[in-house]
Amino acid sequence: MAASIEQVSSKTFDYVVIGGGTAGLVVASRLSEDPDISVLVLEAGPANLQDPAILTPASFGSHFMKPQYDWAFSTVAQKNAKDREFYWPRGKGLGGSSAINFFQYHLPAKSDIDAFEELGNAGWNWDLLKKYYKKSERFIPPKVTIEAMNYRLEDHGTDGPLHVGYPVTLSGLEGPYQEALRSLGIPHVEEPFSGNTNGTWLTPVTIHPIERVRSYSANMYYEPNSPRVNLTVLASALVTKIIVRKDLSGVSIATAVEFLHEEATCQVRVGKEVVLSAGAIKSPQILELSGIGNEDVLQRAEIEGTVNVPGVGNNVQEHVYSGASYEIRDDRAAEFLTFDCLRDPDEAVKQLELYKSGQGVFGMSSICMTFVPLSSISQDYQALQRELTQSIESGIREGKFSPALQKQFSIQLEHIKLQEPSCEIVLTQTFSSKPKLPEPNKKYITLSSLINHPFSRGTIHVKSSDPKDDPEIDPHYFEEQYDIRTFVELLKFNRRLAQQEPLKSILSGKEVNPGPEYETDEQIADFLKTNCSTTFHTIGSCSMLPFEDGGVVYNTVNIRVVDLSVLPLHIGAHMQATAYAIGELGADIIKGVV
Ligand SMILES: Cc1cc2nc3c(=O)[nH]c(=O)nc-3n(C[C@H](O)[C@H](O)[C@H](O)COP(=O)(O)OP(=O)(O)OC[C@H]3O[C@@H](n4cnc5c(N)ncnc54)[C@H](O)[C@@H]3O)c2cc1C
Repeated sequence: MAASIEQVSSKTFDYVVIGGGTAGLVVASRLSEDPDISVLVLEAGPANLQDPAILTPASFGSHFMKPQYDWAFSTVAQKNAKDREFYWPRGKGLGGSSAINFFQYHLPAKSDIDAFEELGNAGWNWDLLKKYYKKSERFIPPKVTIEAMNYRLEDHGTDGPLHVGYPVTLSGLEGPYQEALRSLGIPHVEEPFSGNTNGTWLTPVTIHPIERVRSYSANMYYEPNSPRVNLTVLASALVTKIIVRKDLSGVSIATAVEFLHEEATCQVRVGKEVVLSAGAIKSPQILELSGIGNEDVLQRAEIEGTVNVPGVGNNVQEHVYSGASYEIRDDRAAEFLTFDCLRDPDEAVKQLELYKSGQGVFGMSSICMTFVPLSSISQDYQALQRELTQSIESGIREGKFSPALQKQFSIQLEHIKLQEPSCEIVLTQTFSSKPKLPEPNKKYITLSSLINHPFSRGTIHVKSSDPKDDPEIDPHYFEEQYDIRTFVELLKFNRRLAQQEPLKSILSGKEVNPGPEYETDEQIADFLKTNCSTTFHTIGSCSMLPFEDGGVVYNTVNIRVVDLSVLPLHIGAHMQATAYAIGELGADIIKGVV
């Protein structure tokens, strides 16, 4: 039930979940299945339930910079990316980032998940996670399929809470895109949910295929369970710290959670456990505000340290992307649906009307995905990988990389050797790139390049002891040269793709961004550094690792982190399916089922 402050303040709950986002609402709904257990969710943002701005598909980016939906974080200046401070939108309010994400839903490669176990997390492998991916998913097969839209039902969950399906409208560009890729040697993937993602496929999305609205943690996990009297949700409650005391034997125990509600400082008492699900940016900050973290970081922020866990806020990994936009020929434009018409407000209103009967561009999504190893897209891959190995070896000699990081790099290098996919291409049926702008009444495609397994590692730490201050986010973009070199190769491949039939005959030949003036590798790298953006996929800031390797869930008895911050090594996928699976698995671990 949605609660008032009087029903929460100074009361005791068995489980206090911090953050009503993607994973947080999964945990809360699963724990509250037991009517004898009381669960409280504290969410900093508003409830935003039944909000058309969230429910309507094709709302990509429309929530950005609006404080009721978006934290609108900013990184520190990135010295290897033109000193830019990157804008990082992240979801705020019930549903968290699942309320504002771009709907794509799929699983990573098996090797990505098995790496968690290789890093010292016994049992955290593909077989285990796959069960939880399926537990959260309710896949609804499409009524009409096109050739490329294939799936094996046994690889999908069919009775989980989260509705997943293919969009009701296609753009007409899906087939030509895949054919062009095939002619460049990129295979079609039979079933990407099986652990093999190497190639191209059409991804399902989290849009309810029958009700045609966004399917996300707030309407699929929370709302159906909101009548439960043992599930309490308080919105607009900014958690400021977990109150921890040491018992006689020196063990730290969370006893209460402090939060701000309408500027008043309040507390709730913890009966059993605190579940920290504030996302990869805020979870480390909340630990540090609570005195749990690296002693030096805490001292700098003048926070009294209670639990020394040096790994908090380290090992941050993030995907980056950049788009190349191409104009569709005027005489072919009528054959394809693109989102470009939504730039005209009158046309957007018409399209919304059309969508009521399941037609028009609001029924489309960006579903053309491709995951490939560098070796599939670049002839220079061996030289680049040699340089990478040398760079890591010299970093080790210079003491730049801890033994823990060396373990991660050795897995990443092994994956490269095995040609596991680490580069991603997404076709978006609209103009979606920087810095040049589209022309009115034109249609475009954008081929985005995404780097999925970066070697650079960043940090997220408190700036001060003020919980209203955003943390200091430093992703260390492109600190390892290989990351930018791979990015350049991807963009060059996308240029070749745009020149490949049958795409070539659909396009006018005009590349708007980057444009022909960016020709050499150096110029392309310059373009990417100036124009790339976050792909919104942060992980690692509360890594699940052995303590000596920088793991964070140590030295307290009843605090768990359950969100994407726990992933110790990045995965080649968009993240929401994994956030749901982590929520499901986290709940079963707490229940003692796993
Ligand atoms: C714009 C955007 C587009 C994306 N597109 C896709 C996509 O198409 N496909 C895909 O798979 N993934 C996508 N993602 C990524 C994916 O949605 C997220 O990685 C995932 O949802 C994160 O889940 P989480 O539970 O870790 O965190 P979140 O869902 O972000 O939840 C964290 C919650 O904690 C709350 N919180 C934070 N601090 C506090 C505090 N102090 N007190 C109380 N509450 C607090 C937040 O408000 C939020 O509700 C996108 C993300 C964004 C932002």
